[in-house]
Amino acid sequence: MPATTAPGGPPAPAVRVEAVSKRYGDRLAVDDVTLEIRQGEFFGLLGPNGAGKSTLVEIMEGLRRADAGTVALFGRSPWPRDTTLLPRIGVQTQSSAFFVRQTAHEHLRTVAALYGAPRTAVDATLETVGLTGQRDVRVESLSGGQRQRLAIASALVHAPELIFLDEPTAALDPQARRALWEVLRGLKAAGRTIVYTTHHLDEAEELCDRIAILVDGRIAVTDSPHRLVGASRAPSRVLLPEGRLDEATARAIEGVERVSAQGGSLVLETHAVGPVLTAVDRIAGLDGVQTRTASLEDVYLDLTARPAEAAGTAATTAETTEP
Ligand SMILES: Nc1ncnc2c1ncn2[C@@H]1O[C@H](COP(=O)(O)OP(=O)(O)OP(=O)(O)O)[C@@H](O)[C@H]1O
Repeated sequence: MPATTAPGGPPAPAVRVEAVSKRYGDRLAVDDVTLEIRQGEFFGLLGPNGAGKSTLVEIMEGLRRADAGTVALFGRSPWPRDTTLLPRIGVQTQSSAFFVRQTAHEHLRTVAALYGAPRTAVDATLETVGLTGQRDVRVESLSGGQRQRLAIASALVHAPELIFLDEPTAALDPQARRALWEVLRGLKAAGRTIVYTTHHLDEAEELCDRIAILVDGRIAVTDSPHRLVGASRAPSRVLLPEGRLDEATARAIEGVERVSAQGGSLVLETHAVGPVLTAVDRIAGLDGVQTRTASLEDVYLDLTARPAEAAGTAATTAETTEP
């Protein structure tokens, strides 16, 4: 389906959220959130348990009503339910509903029929998520990870333009997780927009063009993983094989900020990798020494551990408009 374009203007954003808030009793789950997701963008939503990710995503999907603010998908409000939007959106939630007495194939055929998707899409989508071998197994007999893959298939079977995936890899084994990454990369290459909630920082770093980190219902920062890591204040780590250097000597090296023993390595944290490596080379040699630069996980932990300070960081890692 062609991208939606406002007459004479640029394409409408796939998602536009403006000043959205949602309260449950005393709890302000989403607090004045504004964000925009471009068509074709792979957008990650990260944040600690209870930060408001699912609530925000459900509001975007039109499954939950915001107390305040507006949402538009391709320029149209998903609430109240807009039936012209439904075929354009695919949704996998943390509590996807299944027809449990049906087989995987029957379930997906039912979902496909609801959207008017061709039957040929059913086998192709089962293949895509690696469930061809479970085609004739009843949903109630599938494992947790297989059900999760069926939930993902149910979000993809009608080839939607905008796909919402809420922790899709939570129950997947490492192979299935990597296989899903490949599927998602293919969807991105085909121009689909993906809104992706995850607690796996590595996959956010691998897959997402941009991420938003939500803390206590507010967006602490929005940027590309690359820029966030680049702007990070987190130290790099120099890892030495155990026994190579004693902790006191390591601590005395200029530029070393912290020393700890972890998983068979002596870990030196520093913001001055070059000088520290030179000193290590002089004292103990560099054989078997590894360096790890800051990762998205470091950035995330930094932001979510000190939300008040994080708000200050957000101003310096300004929201970007390029991928
Ligand atoms: N239906 C509800 N009724 C009352 N409170 C709710 C409801 N749903 C969520 N909450 C509360 O709102 C806050 C945000 O919840 P939400 O599920 O959106 O967070 P989340 O970031 O998706 O968390 P997680 O990573 O654990 O899935 C939490 O404090 C939660 O307890």
